[in-house]
Amino acid sequence: MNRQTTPNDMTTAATPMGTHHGYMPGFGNDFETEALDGALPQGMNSPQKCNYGLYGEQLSGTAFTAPSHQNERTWCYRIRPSVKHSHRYEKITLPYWKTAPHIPQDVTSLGQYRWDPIPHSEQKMTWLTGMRTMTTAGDVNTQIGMASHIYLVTDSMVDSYFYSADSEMLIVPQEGRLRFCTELGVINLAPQEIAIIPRGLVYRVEVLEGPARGFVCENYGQKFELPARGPIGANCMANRRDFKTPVAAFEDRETPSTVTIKWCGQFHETRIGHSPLDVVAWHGNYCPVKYDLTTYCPVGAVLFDHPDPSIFTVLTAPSGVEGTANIDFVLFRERWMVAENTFRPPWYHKNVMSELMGNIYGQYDAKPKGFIPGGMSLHNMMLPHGPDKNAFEGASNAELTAQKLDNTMSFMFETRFPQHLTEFAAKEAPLQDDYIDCWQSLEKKFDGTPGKK
Ligand SMILES: O=C(O)Cc1cc(O)ccc1O
Ligand SMILES: [Fe+2]
Repeated sequence: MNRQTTPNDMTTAATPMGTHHGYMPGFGNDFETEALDGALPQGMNSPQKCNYGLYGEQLSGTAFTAPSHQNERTWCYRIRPSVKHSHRYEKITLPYWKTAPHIPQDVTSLGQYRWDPIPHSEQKMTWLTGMRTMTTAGDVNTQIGMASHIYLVTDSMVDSYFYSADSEMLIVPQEGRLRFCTELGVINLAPQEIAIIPRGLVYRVEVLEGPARGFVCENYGQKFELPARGPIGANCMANRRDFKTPVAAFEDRETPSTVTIKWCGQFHETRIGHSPLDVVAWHGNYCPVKYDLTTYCPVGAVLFDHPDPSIFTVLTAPSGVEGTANIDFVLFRERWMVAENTFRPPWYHKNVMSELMGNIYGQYDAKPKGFIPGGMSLHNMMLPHGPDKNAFEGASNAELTAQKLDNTMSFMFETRFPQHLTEFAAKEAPLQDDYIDCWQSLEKKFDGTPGKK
């Protein structure tokens, strides 16, 4: 039997999960959703027999005993329990997807680096084969750190599913449109949006418009959460209601398929006789989510000076050391610059945290040239960086009227752990050999006299 059901009973030949889907607003809510009336038990989690002959199964995203404000789990009511797959796990290789600790010999990670966008090739690539790790940090075995990747995807996964036991995945599309068909529902994702797929959640990625390219932050550590706003109060920055979690959608398909698992940096495959996306109803707070970056409300300096970039934090993943993130996801988007008597672009600096940046579209104020959409840069632990010569001269001499920074969206994955380049990042990706030259022509202006130069 191949029944295809979506929340509103719309079906389509294009994809078993249909094209019409809904989302529920909120971040970290306790959601409940059912694709068939009455599929969700009320008032309890484990009835002796579930309606429709469904199996109850819990997905725990935090320790059972995690403090209640951090405790995340979801109850799934599914056609078959996840454990019903037909084969042992068999190790496979995905040579371009690397996991920390991964410090290749003869690759140096010391230097300011910048890459042009990684071009699409003739090769057909899926979400799994098209993942290209650029940097890794920390250690997956102790559940700290992260990896940054570029994905290049041309083809949908067909009868093929994936989950990562290692990480939650923060996905930042730059080109093309993807559909994430997950156990808990369907997320359509386009540039200017991001999605988070939690650790352990099974999904398949389809290409809606290709080729698709984007950035991924693979978080081995504690989950991303919204940063505390402190004196900013209850509003602005990322607001909870702008996050969207899909409603339940399931497939009842009996087709030979594979499930690939990422586990401690290894990839394993098992065979399964049906679609594992068979959750008819669920409730809980451990779930995938998407967010429209254009709803991010930036707060900044309204009189003078340039605040630390943490002012633009969208999401933060704690490391256990207070105020010192495993990962901050920071967004530099359109905004007004109004600071008086101020050098307005980012200042020159060295940082104990390691900064990996990507350009989603437009021009970044510290680097008017060379850091282009789809491109990346890495300013690793304590390596000096800042505005290039053009940005410095422009901003030092600009008339300081209110100025709209338009057509700009870049982001930063900032981690407390040093980031190590992969061989791919160092040798295959289009690294700009002349990047550091952008600072070489900053000349000495000092001549011992106090006047402003
Ligand atoms: O290096 C960068 O471009 C990112 C950055 C931006 C900013 O406004 C302040 C500090 C900082 O590291
Ligand atoms: Fe920086």
